[in-house]
Amino acid sequence: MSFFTSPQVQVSSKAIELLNGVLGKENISTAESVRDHHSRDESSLQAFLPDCVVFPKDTLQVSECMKICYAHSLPVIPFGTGTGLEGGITAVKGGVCMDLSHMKQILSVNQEDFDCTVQPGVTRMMLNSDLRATGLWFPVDPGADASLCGMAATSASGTNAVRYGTMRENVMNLEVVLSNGDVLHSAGGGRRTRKTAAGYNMTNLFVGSEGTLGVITQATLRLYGIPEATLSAVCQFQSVQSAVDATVATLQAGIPIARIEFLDDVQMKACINYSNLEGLQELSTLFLEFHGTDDSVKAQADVVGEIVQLNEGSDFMYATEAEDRNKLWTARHSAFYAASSLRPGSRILTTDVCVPISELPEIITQTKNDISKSSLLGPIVGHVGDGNFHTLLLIDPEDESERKIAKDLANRMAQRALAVGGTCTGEHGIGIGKRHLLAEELGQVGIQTMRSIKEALDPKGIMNPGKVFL
Ligand SMILES: Cc1cc2c(cc1C)N(C[C@H](O)[C@H](O)[C@H](O)COP(=O)(O)OP(=O)(O)OC[C@H]1O[C@@H](n3cnc4c(N)ncnc43)[C@H](O)[C@@H]1O)c1[nH]c(=O)[nH]c(=O)c1N2
Ligand SMILES: O=C(O)C(=O)Cc1ccccc1
Ligand SMILES: [Mn+2]
Repeated sequence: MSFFTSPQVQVSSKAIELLNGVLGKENISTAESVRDHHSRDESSLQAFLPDCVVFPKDTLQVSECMKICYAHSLPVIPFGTGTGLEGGITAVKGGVCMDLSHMKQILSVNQEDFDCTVQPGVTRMMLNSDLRATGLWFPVDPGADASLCGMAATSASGTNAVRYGTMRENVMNLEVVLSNGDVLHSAGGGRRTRKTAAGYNMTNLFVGSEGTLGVITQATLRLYGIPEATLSAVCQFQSVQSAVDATVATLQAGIPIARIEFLDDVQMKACINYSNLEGLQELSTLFLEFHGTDDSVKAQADVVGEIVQLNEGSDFMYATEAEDRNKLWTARHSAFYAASSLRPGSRILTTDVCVPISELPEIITQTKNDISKSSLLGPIVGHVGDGNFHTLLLIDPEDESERKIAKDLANRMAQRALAVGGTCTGEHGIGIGKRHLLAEELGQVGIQTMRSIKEALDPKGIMNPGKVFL
């Protein structure tokens, strides 16, 4: 893929020397290969090179680096694991990419209180493997093995959000280094309560801030007990509408379902081939999971099984063994790569709308029809329990007309979602590609209020410039 060099080289040799003094020469790089690696995330959005990449080892070093960048008005782009899908880490104005992967300590796990505190280099899989012996787990699961602080920064979710919530519900406190180097504890130092009424919700101000308000250097997170029993199942439908109707009926019946994921026929074709899913057909499909006791998971599955029958779905195919469950959910987490493989070498455009649950059957059906009428391949996959779904539009990189068709399709999806009380992004964030939609979604007063917050916390505009705001 091509990259642009930064519009102007902003980091002077004087600033590099000062950063060297804080970090040591081995923890700062201007090598093109390192800058290149930090210029793009997993999307196909345009890549821009930062001028240098720094690897701080603790909060003090982050703070000292920020003081230098603040004094020299240098752009700073926080970097977690680079798995974002909206171009959040690309250095549109050059500057300093701050890679936090060297800060990878799990600072505390409070088993009795079901919480933990992690540094920004800790990924969700690192945390969960460390927690295994405790019987606890952290449920928020974007398909990629993202950093937990990056997940806080994008307000990530995944397949378990319908039962356990998104990052918004699961972050209790954040340590944030502000643009001038000050260190903020969003809920106060050391606080880790399940609720608080102490002033503004500063924690959630930083959840979804995409590196534009400060560098998250610690996150205190809620944990859950690993369920006593887990039951996974798959069922298939003749139409998109019936699969999504069954989902809505399940939620309206109040079943505490842990996962309910939709894949359309095109996405199923991709997953069957990519992940060797035997015994499944290229049809609209739900992947389901129930958490509870042996009795309760069976009782939940019985009720949902009846709902599926009423909507003309197939019998459940159960994945009872841990190995089969892993295969199923690994296939789901690989849906992005499976979809991308349908047309090797293509450019991709992903969408992420989210609507009130009752609006979901109609909007997914309209989306499917819209894609079918176009010349493009566009599998659909969704966290339907949250009213959230994605399409991945596959575009010939050489064909400008295909790019326009994809952009128009994505725009119509967003407009349909906004018209029924939905949002242009349920979990991937705004980044660089959805800034115009954010302006439309929030309206003038909304954007102006956000801008006031940005100016108060980042008066020099050095935190991840060119993101979120137009
Ligand atoms: C295959 C696959 C599947 C999925 C996804 C990706 C891929 C490749 N994602 C998207 C992605 O995993 C998600 O956005 C993560 O939260 C990104 O975390 P990173 O650590 O990689 O952030 P990354 O380094 O990509 O940065 C993303 C943004 O956060 C900022 N940031 C990162 N770390 C920060 C810090 N410590 N402080 C301040 N700002 C910081 C960056 O500046 C940038 O704006 C996803 N997402 C999702 O919500 N649900 C899903 O189902 C999936 N599924
Ligand atoms: O798998 C998911 O849920 C994702 O968020 C990644 C993604 C994005 C767009 C299409 C397919 C998968
Ligand atoms: Mn998703």
